[in-house]
Amino acid sequence: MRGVALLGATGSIGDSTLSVLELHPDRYRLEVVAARRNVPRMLEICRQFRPPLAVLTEPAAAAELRAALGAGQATRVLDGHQVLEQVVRAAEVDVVVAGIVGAAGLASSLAAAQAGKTLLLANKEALVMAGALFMDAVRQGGATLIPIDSETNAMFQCLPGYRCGEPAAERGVRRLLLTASGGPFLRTPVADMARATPDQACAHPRWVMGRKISVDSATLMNKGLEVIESAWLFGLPGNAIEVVVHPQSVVHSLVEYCDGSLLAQLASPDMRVPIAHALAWPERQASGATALNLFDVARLDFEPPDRAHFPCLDLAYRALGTGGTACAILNAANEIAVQAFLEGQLAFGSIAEVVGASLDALPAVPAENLETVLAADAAARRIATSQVQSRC
Ligand SMILES: NC(=O)C1=CN([C@@H]2O[C@H](COP(=O)(O)OP(=O)(O)OC[C@H]3O[C@@H](n4cnc5c(N)ncnc54)[C@H](OP(=O)(O)O)[C@@H]3O)[C@@H](O)[C@H]2O)C=CC1
Ligand SMILES: CC(=O)[C@@H](O)[C@H](O)COP(=O)(O)O
Ligand SMILES: [Mn+2]
Repeated sequence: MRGVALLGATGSIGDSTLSVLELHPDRYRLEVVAARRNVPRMLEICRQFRPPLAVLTEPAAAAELRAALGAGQATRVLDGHQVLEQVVRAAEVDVVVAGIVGAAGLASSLAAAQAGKTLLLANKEALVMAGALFMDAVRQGGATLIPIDSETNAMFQCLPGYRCGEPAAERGVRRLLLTASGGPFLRTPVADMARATPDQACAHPRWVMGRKISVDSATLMNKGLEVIESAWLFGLPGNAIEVVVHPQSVVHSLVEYCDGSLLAQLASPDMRVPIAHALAWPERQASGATALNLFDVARLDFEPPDRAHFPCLDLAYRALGTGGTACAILNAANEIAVQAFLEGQLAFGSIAEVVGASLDALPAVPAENLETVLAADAAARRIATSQVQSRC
């Protein structure tokens, strides 16, 4: 039995993970569930799975959950953000599923890596912000890092025997082909896309996900973040990672080897597949997903991304090329711009402008330690906020 800490339990990754855990009660025990403030969903999870520990980082929400669970509860409820770093280190926890969205997930993901846990990483923003520090923590902590982002998990599956952090080139890898659905605006004229509403942007054609990542898919910033994520996971430069638009979203990515072989991973677009894979690795187990029917899929299309239509992609390549704190600046400015868009304060078409202006305004410095990264994150949030205000 492996003890699991599920961070971001009330979200989309949380739902998919719980669905896999339900299939295998003999293999996993849920030790910790954590989220920010969603009391009704956390209450359901605690009643169904009876984990020993639940964390809601917002104290008022935690108090509400404690009261709702009542006396004699199986689950102890903690609050505060720093407690996440402690609970992932607990001896009962073998596996940490990092499913918190955004920079809020960095400290707990890093703590799990430092503590040598098996870390199933969905929270790509953590790796984007602090890639070098993160991979150092994985190596020094002796952690097993397995990506559950569908594309990087696909690449990992196409690299048998590989451990994340090793240079993939030493395994004969020439390039990574990172697939992108193209999002809801793949064929939408730029002028219409610029005026898109949050609900239009969140209507992803293939995946049901949280609103922040859905907007990122619509701008293609999600793909940009995944370029940076792949670079750190597989030890490759940006020019060895090519984005390929594949609207069917059944080829989840490909690895090109030096002999000209391309290995791909295919599956229905269902996050239970990478999550079940990573939980069982190096074995296999049922995920609950329906196997892909190739006769239903019938055809697979691939095309290059239109970089003028989706400027966020080039901004991400630029930040990766600059290095240092540039990716932390990119990520923070994007989080501010997406939040402003979702709150109706920024036009969809201005998300890329805010990120670009923030990169222009803030010089990148070497990302020597966590304090430097967090300082860049904070400075980028201030600049991006004023960029949003200047467009209101
Ligand atoms: N959804 C998907 O299919 C995929 C997601 N990912 C990545 O996984 C991560 C999660 O995405 P997704 O599940 O879609 O997002 P959701 O918005 O559905 O869920 C976010 C989760 O994070 C929690 N959370 C948010 N802020 C905080 C905070 N400050 N402290 C603690 N918990 C917090 C939320 O808690 P609460 O509900 O209480 O606010 C919720 O449990 C993202 O990094 C995303 O890029 C990667 C690949 C696929
Ligand atoms: C499910 C998953 O991994 C998401 O990151 C997904 O990739 C979003 O799709 P696109 O960003 O390709 O539209
Ligand atoms: Mn993805």
